Amino acid sequence: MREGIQAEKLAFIGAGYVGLVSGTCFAELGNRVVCVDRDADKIGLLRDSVIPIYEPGLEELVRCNQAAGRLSFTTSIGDAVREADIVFLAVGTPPLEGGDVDLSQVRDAARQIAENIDADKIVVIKSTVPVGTGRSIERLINEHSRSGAKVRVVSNPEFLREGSAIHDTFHPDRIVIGCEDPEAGERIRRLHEPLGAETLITGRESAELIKYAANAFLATKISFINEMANICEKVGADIGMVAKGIGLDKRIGPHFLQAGVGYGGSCFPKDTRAQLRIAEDVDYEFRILRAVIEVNRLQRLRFAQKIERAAGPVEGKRIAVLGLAFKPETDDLRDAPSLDVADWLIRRGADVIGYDPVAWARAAQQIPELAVTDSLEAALRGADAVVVVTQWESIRRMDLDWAKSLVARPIMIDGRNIWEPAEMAAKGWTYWSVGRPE
Ligand SMILES: NC(=O)c1ccc[n+]([C@@H]2O[C@H](COP(=O)([O-])OP(=O)(O)OC[C@H]3O[C@@H](n4cnc5c(N)ncnc54)[C@H](O)[C@@H]3O)[C@@H](O)[C@H]2O)c1
Ligand SMILES: O=c1ccn([C@@H]2O[C@H](COP(=O)(O)OP(=O)(O)O[C@H]3O[C@H](CO)[C@@H](O)[C@H](O)[C@H]3O)[C@@H](O)[C@H]2O)c(=O)[nH]1
Repeated sequence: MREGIQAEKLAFIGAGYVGLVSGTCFAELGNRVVCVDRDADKIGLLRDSVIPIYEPGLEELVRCNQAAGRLSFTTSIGDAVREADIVFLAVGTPPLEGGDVDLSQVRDAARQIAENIDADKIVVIKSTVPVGTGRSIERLINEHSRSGAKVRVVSNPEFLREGSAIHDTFHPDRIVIGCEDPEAGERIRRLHEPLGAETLITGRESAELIKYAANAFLATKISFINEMANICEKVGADIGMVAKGIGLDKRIGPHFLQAGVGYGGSCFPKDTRAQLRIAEDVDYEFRILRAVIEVNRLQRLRFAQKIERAAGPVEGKRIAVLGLAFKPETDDLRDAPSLDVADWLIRRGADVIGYDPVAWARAAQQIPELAVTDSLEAALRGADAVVVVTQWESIRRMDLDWAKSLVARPIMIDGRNIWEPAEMAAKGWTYWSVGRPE
């Protein structure tokens, strides 16, 4: 716990990847935090300090703050809202068919706040929501407030990454606070002060758009480098060198230039599509972003097709897909490239076995035809080709001679460019990667 700060009473509605991590970190900073979720199973686990998601370091932090009496869990939004002075909304905003944002969780939570507030409060929207949501949620709560108490709604978008969520929360690049009411904005700024991060205070609409703009820009970097990688394959260049060469230019920077199977996850795919809709709603055609999304779709397909170029027709062959979560250090499978790749292989008649140290069981629920394992050895044994989709540490550190002794044919198609082609050739592997000479 950090000393010398003004503690606040906080409620986090939605104890998922964002609400649970942020709530726990704010407890660690000395605040009194109650996390609410409508999922009673989740709350039951959390009360016993069992973490329903995989996020490194979270269990210890939850346990320690529960023991200190700063962090508690409930299914009762009423109790939580009445106890807190500041209520954070961290519920899901999943995509609807067509790309629009499903705001039903946000609206439900807002209605429940309206029914339960007994005094004026600040409501902070941490969920990623389309421009104008802060304004409309403030109106909704105030119009339906049963007691007549009022809320001021502040936008405070979240930028944490799964897998490094605690580090990102304690060391953010910036805090964005969008408010119409300076006093409410100042209170939220003070709450974040112990983090020592650069803080941008702006209008609510700008804050809401900053979140989408950040994700759209990062997705653009990935699709850009993937297109460069595709060109590299045709001209005999190496995308690793090209990325390094451009990344040394400070105006470009070295980050987010890792070519591969394309981006996945719960955020980039949905937020880029939502941003397209936000533009369409104001009659603006966001051409670059449309291309970014299309390039990402094709990158997955291109990678799947590469498997057949490397290994021949996959029908009847045993293919090991290594790494199923959308990125390492998470159990999250939302829009994971592995699912598309596995599905493509299965539809072409391959016998696919997926390996993931954490997400294996969840993957089996999503694709029942997919055999899964958390044993690298079981996945590799007898494989006609090995396909790397997610660069878990266990895969990166795999002994290539040991792996070669297990497979039926030493063919590797690496969607994350983990190894050097020369090293792989020397070890007797037929090695295909992304954006490097084949
Ligand atoms: N996952 C990330 O890395 C990340 C990062 C930044 C921003 N975001 C945004 O944060 C938001 C939350 O994302 P997430 O990944 O944590 O979602 P999630 O699905 O993991 O968690 C949402 C939780 O809210 C609960 N919930 C929904 N309605 C409720 C209600 N009325 N009362 C109580 N609980 C309710 C659900 O049961 C669920 O546990 C989304 O808008 C997302 O775009 C996510
Ligand atoms: O150079 C890169 C970097 C990432 N990726 C892929 O991009 C996706 C997203 O990765 P990452 O950004 O690390 O994970 P997320 O947890 O989805 O975090 C993103 O989405 C969150 C939700 O909005 C934001 O809060 C974060 O700032 C933003 O980085 C993954 O599939 C990665 O494999 C690449 O292909 N190449």
